[in-house]
Amino acid sequence: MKADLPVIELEGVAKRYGAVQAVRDVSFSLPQGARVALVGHNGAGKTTLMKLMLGLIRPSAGSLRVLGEDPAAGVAGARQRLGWLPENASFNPSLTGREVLRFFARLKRERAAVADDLLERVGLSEAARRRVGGYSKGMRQRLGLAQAMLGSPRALLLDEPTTGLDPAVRHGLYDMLAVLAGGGTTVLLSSHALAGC
Ligand SMILES: Nc1ncnc2c1ncn2[C@@H]1O[C@H](COP(=O)(O)OP(=O)(O)OP(=O)(O)O)[C@@H](O)[C@H]1O
Repeated sequence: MKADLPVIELEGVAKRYGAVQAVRDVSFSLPQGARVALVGHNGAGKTTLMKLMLGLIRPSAGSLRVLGEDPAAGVAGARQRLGWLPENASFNPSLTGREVLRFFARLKRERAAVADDLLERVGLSEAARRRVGGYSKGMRQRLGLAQAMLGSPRALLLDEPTTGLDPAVRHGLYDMLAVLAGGGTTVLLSSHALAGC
């Protein structure tokens, strides 16, 4: 695979749900290590764009490439090289952060030790044995980020990861994303407002 291949590439992408035109004529290209925000009002089409990139839905027009492949082409395709934090991700509140992340690690065929390393990277080591039901919003978002980072994805798609976070926690998250992008991970996040980025 060529090193300069864009990680994510969209060309004239549109998506229609029946009568609703959710996305129209979107084109962009994200190289390795890019850190980009999709900013738009409620219903602007941010989540739709992420689902298209993940291959969960197909475009009505245009084309998408993730590392040169059609993300909707198959389960073993490009989707496995993306990490996704869905909007309003929620976890079983009766499990500890460690149990949650180890569960997702098994789904991604990662070792438990990888999950424990990620908990440390997102600053949740000390809280790892506490139940998620007692986590703050910022702690849950960091757990979600760790879940998205399992499997060493080439790109992270984070759907409104900063909603409900106070400025200090938000900036802590940005610092973490800057480090990841510096290491070559492409980071795409969505937000309602520029102030949220
Ligand atoms: N499965 C669906 N069926 C029908 N319409 C849909 C579906 N998913 C999204 N839409 C519509 O597509 C448009 C874009 O929705 P989308 O969720 O992508 O926007 P968004 O920018 O992520 O919004 P928000 O900021 O509120 O999360 C909206 O008008 C929405 O109602």
